[in-house]
Order: sequence, then structure tokens, then C-alpha cells
Amino acid sequence: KNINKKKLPPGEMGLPWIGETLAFYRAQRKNQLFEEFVQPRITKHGNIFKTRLMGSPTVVVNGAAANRFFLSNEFKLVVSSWPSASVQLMGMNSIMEKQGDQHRCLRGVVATSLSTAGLEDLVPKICNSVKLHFDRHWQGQDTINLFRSTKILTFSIVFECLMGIEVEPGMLEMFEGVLEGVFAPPIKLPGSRFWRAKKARLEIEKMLVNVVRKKRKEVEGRLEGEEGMLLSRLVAALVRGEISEEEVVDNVVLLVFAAHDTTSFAIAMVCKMLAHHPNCYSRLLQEHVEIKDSKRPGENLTLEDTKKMKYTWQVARESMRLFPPIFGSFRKAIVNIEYEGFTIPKGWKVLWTTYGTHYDTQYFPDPMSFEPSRFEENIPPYAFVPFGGGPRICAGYQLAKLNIIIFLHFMVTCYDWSLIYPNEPITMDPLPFPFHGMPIKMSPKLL
Ligand code: HEM
Repeated sequence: KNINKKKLPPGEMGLPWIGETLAFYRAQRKNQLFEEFVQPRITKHGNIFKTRLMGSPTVVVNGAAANRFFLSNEFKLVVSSWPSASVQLMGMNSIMEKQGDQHRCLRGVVATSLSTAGLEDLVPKICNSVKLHFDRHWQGQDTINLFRSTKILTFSIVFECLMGIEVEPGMLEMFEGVLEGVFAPPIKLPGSRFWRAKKARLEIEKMLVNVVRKKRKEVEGRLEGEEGMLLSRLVAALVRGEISEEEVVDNVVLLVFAAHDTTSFAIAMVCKMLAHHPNCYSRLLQEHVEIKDSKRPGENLTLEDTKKMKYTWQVARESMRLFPPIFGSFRKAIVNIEYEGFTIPKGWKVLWTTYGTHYDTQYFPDPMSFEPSRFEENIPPYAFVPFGGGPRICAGYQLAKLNIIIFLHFMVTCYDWSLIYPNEPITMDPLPFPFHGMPIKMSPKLL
């Protein structure tokens, strides 16, 4: 209560409640949130400024030092803070709402599924999913909506390869029904986005509770110590009494949400960059042809093979630097925070951004040019943060990486392709997506 006003960061709070929300939304709709909202305020006030968004006084922080400070002090100074609609739709028990020991327990379950042994099993599974996807959706077509295609694929990879739940017809649509409401105003009027999403969530709950109970019987009948995929591990924790049935359900929903638009957008942007940079494309193609030539026909890739996709991962990281799938995310101060001579009062929100460092000339000279070779050098910690950092760093980073590079392996070695709209605009709703869904022309490759 006794905060010295002079020590608040500079910036405009605007009108009561509404603050600068409209300007924020306007910029977001054009996918110009950084250029039109953040950058001009950095120029005027510096890297740390205050504003008011959706009723909350908020401090926007930019730069590697700020990322380090706020991301690594999760649980001590700040906690993640999602809009009410997201929390209602993902559930109160998802990992993003958990702190301390409960958070550690859930992360542990995800992490063991993505440990080295887990990844070794995942690689052939992902390969099979990609091949099956091409057989079902690409074969015999000469054009395809790439963004849609990668969403269908990512969904089946998360469900079948990571969790071990078979995808049934209609499931993807049900989940997308929920995702559409995640950032909508939480208005429960019939017909509103949020209302429709709530209905979809109830349907999913019904479906997942059955899946979880079936899995529970299986897990209980198994020998102790026998491990399985992520769902089995979550259910095993349920059987041991460490987590509840609601926690299992909420975390399955959360994992789909976390993986879905992010991975698909990352793949779409890599393809856009490859289409615009033919030299990078030939170098990437060569990497994959060499790997393919080292295998017998039909032999699956191994984790070792994916480690050889070094240039591909540079291309993917450079694409995520320029087009991060996540703009940043909100935290809430749980104490009064002193930072860089300013006070951030307890209860205020903090918005850290990926863009605030990704275009910083100190770390990325000539930041607007596409140069995958930047990633040959080590990038200083917290300067490149598409996956966040600290205790809440992306739990699915390894899966995202494998999904992206294995998809590219099969796409570039099996197909010739080109963008139908090379300069297709990117919009946001509120996550970024290519306006036309990135249609491509493609034909099977005659290698
Ligand atoms: C290119 C793809 C992806 C990107 C760019 C991405 C980015 C991020 C970022 C920035 C965060 C941190 C959010 C914060 O600090 O508030 C995060 C958290 C998370 N991500 Fe990802 N993600 C991707 C794919 C995935 C996948 C495939 C999964 C899992 C299947 C996943 C699961 C998670 C989970 C569970 C968290 C929450 C971690 C926690 O709260 O402890 N993500 N992701």
C-alpha cells in the first residue's frame, strides 16, 4: 500500500479497467504486437514499462536480463498467471496452475516420458505417424493446406506417440472446440465462443474419464516397475495416490493445448523460410538425403539419426527466433518486487516477451535477416527463449524438436513442394497462424 509512486516503471495506465487493452488487441490481430504495441513503448519508456491490460496493471519486461530474472524466479517472486477462460477450459488441475511440489511431480512424469530412453522409443513411433499421415492425407493430392495438415499430425503424435491414446474420429474437432475458447472473454452466454468451448470440454471430460478408467485397470493388472507411455505413467501416479483423476484429465487437455498450435506454427514458418531461401533449402535437403541414403529402404530413423539433423535444427531455431510461436506469457507478482530501480507491486502482472530479445542486435546482428548459421555459436542464456526458461521452461521441448525435424525429413525427401502464396500474411487469433492456412503445391519426389 505504501508503494512510492515514483518508483513504478514508466508507462501509461490509460482508462480505468480498459487501460491500453484495445491497442493491445488491435496490434495482436495484425500480428504486430511487438512492432506496434511493445516497440514504440520501449522507445518511449525503455525496456520495462507499465500499462493496464484487461483490468490488470501490468509491467512488460524485455531483454535477456529481464527474462532471466522473472523466469528463474518463478514461485519465489512470481507465478504464472493465465486468463480465467484458459484456466476454466484447461482445468484447475493442469500443470500450468500448479506450484511447488505438485508442479515438480507432474513435470517429473512428463520428463521421464521424454528422457533419453523415452526419446529412443518415440523416434520410430513419430516416423510411423508421419508416414501414415502422408499416406492418408498427401498421397494422390497435388495441393494441401500445410497448416491444417501439421495440426492433424501433431495431434496424433501427442496422443498416440506420447500419451499412448488411440485417436478416434471426431477427437481433434472436440479438442479444437476447446482451444478456440482458451483466450476468449469468459462469457457464459449461449452461442459465445467460451460457452461452446465449455461444452466441448465437457464432452472431452466424458471421453477421457473412460479412457483413464480403462487404462487404470490395465495398469493395476501390470507388474510393478513396468513402464509405459505418458498416460500409463500419469495413471500409475493416480494408482499410487500421488495425483487425482481430475489431474490426469486436465493434464491431457493441457498437453494437447501446449503442443497443438505451437508446433504446427513452427513447422509452417520453417517451410516458409525454406521456400524463401533456396540455398538453405538445398543444404537442409542434402542433410536429409545423406541420412536417408544411409538407411535400408523402409528402415526407420533412430534417435542417433535425428542427432545428425544439425543444420535442420539450426533452420528451425532461426525460424522460431524470427517467428516465435508464443509471444510471451503472463506472470503475477506474489511479493513487491524490486527490479532495476523500480518497484513492481504485489498482485501486478508481468508480461515477459520472446520478441524482446529475439530481435536484439546485441545477440543477433542484422536481426531481421534469416541466418541459420547463427546457431553454430552458443547463444547466451535467456537471449533465445521460444520455449521460455526457468522452472516452467517448455516441458515438451524434445517432443516438439523431434516432431519438427522428423516431419521435415519425410517432407523434403518424399516431396517436391512450393508455396501457393509466398507472401501469405500471418495473423493472430490470438496465437499466430498463416492467413490462408499455408496451401502448398506438391508432387512425389523421384529420387
Ligand atoms: C514449437 C513448439 C513449442 C513451443 C514454441 C513451446 C513453447 C512453450 C513456452 C514458451 C512455454 C513456457 C510458458 C511460460 O513460461 O508461461 C511452454 C510451456 C509448456 N510446454 Fe511447450 N512449446 C512447444 C511445444 C510443446 C509440446 C509439443 C508439448 C508437449 C506435448 C509442450 C508442453 C508444454 C508444457 C506442459 C508446458 C508447461 C510447463 C510448466 O508449466 O511447467 N510444449 N511451452
